[in-house]
Amino acid sequence: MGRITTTHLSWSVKGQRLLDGIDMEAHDGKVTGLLGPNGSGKSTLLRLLAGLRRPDTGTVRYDDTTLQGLGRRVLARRLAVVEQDVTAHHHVTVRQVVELGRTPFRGRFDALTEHDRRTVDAALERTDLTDRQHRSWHTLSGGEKQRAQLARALAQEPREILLDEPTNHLDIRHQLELLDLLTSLDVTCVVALHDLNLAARYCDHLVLLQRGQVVAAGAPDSVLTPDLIKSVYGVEVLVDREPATGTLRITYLATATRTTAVQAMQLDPG
Ligand SMILES: Nc1ncnc2c1ncn2[C@@H]1O[C@H](COP(=O)(O)OP(=O)(O)OP(=O)(O)O)[C@@H](O)[C@H]1O
Repeated sequence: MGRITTTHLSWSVKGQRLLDGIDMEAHDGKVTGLLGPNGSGKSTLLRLLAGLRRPDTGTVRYDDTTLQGLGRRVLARRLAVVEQDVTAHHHVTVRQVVELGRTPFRGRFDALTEHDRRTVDAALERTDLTDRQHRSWHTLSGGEKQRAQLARALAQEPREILLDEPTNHLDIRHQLELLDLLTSLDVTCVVALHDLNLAARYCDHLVLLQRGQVVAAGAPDSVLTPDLIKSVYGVEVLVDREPATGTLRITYLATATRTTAVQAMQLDPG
């Protein structure tokens, strides 16, 4: 596992600055949640962390080495990326998709080794897909595809995993299982999430984005405050702790615009 840090990372397209001076750190072996409203820059930041986009300014480091210093081949062996809604060729099986996780370790025409096969078996097992491994990709549900993409990432035995909204197609059991799995791995994870309660429960560290900038970063209870949530998402919330587990709990009360309208009506009932 490794630490990922960015310094003053910026990225623009057509003169519009989509990421602006991002300084963040994803700690060794921990789960870092990227939060922020639609369009705040979470996916763009993940792409820069993965080296899929080149920043205008700033650097991404894995441990103490910059992305450029690591080089593509080394990065492909240590970093797994789980993007949103990835498509695969219709006629491949689930197992073949998961086997792609072994590609960085194999020569082009090499057969899978025993270790490759065992790693793929374990990844299928951990994502609850063993019984679907011979199915065609196109017959899977959205949630099964999402789990298969995670299985491909696990088959890579990565040191770091970047995940873009990995729970958006999953039913509640599989959401919890996926996040339980991420927290149990000895891997540094950076995960974009929309669900603030899941972020509070599973992330060690949060980075909150707004319009391409980091507006808060730290432990969940320092980031998920009513004031910050209201200012970034425009939603009034109650934040307390769930009595049985002590986990931070966010209850949504109303959008800020609706609250203002209700308050105005109370002030001026006529
Ligand atoms: N290649 C591009 N060209 C133009 N605009 C882009 C490009 N990529 C991203 N954007 C814009 O940058 C902003 C940030 O997008 P991004 O996908 O990173 O946000 P996000 O926080 O992941 O959003 P969501 O929660 O909706 O997935 C959006 O306004 C998006 O339209």
